[in-house]
Amino acid sequence: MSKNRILVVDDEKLISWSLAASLKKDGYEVDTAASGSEALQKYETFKPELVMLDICLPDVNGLELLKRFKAANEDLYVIMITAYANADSAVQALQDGAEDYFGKPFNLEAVKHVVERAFEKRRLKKEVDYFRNELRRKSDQEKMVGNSPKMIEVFKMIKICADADAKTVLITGESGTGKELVAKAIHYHSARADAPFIEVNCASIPENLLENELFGHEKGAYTDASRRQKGVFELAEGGSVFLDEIGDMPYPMQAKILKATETKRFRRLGGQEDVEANVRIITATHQDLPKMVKEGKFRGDLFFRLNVMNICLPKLRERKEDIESLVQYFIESLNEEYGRSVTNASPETLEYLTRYDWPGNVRELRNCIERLMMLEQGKVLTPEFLSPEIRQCRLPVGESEAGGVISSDFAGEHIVLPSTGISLEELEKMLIQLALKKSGGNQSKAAKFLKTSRDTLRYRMKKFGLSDSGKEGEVEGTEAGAEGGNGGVAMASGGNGGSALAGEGLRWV
Ligand SMILES: Nc1ncnc2c1ncn2[C@@H]1O[C@H](COP(=O)(O)OP(=O)(O)OP(=O)(O)O)[C@@H](O)[C@H]1O
Repeated sequence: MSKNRILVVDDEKLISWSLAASLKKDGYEVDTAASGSEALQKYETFKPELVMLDICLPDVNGLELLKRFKAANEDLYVIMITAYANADSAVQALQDGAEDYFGKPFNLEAVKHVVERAFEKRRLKKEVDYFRNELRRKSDQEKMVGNSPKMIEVFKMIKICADADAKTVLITGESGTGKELVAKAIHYHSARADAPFIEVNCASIPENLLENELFGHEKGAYTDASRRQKGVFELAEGGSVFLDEIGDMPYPMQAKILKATETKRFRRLGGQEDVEANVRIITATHQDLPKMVKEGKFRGDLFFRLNVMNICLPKLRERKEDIESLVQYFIESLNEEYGRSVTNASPETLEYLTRYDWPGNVRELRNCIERLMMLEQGKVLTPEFLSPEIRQCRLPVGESEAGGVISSDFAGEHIVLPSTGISLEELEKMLIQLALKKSGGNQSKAAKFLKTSRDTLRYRMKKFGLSDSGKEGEVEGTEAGAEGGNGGVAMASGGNGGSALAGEGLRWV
């Protein structure tokens, strides 16, 4: 835990020494300066949160220095040290933004209270700022776009969780599918909307700090805990705590989260008594929690507790009908952000975008539109600046972009023939693989599709070194995107798009 930093500025060595020693004892990090110029230099390097500033310095008036500090950082707290004869200056200092003052000679105990009060005020200000930002965020909440049946199901579940005031909700789905958006939607559409929504990313907080972040601590809980501090479970009182990446929650902490969800109580670090937790706990992960439970990496009891209400977000490639409205939504919101006036994406661009499979889901689509808007000078987004992976995904019958010849549809897949030519054997092998893929590995169906017998198919599979099961993943040397061993035949499954393809070769797109 980092300590609060205080810079003591006084040319009387004994005073700065005794103040520094006493403050260090109270758990602060302290540095000293004996002149105005040294104070300015230490301000840059030491970056104090509070400055104790003598009014009478050898090279500059403390009041002047106060103005410079406040001009540089209006959030900096300054406590003036004055001689009793200098009461007018103290009043002036308060008017110029000093937080407080004390006179010489001083009582160290009284100084300690002045400093504690200043830091407490600072902490409260932070809390107020936090809530203010939260309100602002709430008012310009992002919209969730989607008309596909899968998204309509998601919207229904959001409403059910919000209306029923579900106490735990688990949101699952690949990265970039909108899990955070769903968590906010549940909160802001529920009766808890006026209370805080606080997000904690379990993967980004070091294990030893997570408990403190979530549950806070009591004064003296550890060496630097100079006062009681609330954690997010207390700060979110009446609202929602969103634990993102819950799959990365350290195993020992999982037991404490389980207790908080079951008993609605938790204990601050170093605390003797439980504190009541009136919060909804929304969790999200892109990981396979049931698998993690089986592997002993995630507590089964916690999983079942969190999974009472589960919202599973569909991959964007499973709801391509939403792409057009998402594109239009991003164009409009990015127009506002960048002061642009793009009207739409051209039909050709939309066709590319719809064919691509978006492994990074909606986040990747948003980034793609942002990139196009940066590069495109006109009012319509053309395919010119699309990335090569996306451009590979829409190949009209005729010439391919790499100069290869493209056949027409084969069972819903396009086949790209290399411009350098292709042997009949390679073509035959590829058609067998494609038929097996289409039939889900069922050899009888694949044989029927190829209008041949099952025995002939099996004979040819053997000849081409294809495995007996015929399942795509087991087919020798035909991993999606891999170069085939014979004659540079490159293939990618139509299912996950041609994004893995590189170079020219025979391929499906
Ligand atoms: N249905 C949607 N409508 C509009 N924007 C969306 C939608 N879904 C996701 N987004 C946008 O996509 C981006 C990623 O969304 P979000 O952060 O919610 O995804 P996530 O699933 O939480 O990702 P991660 O698992 O990586 O944290 C955000 O910019 C979000 O606004």
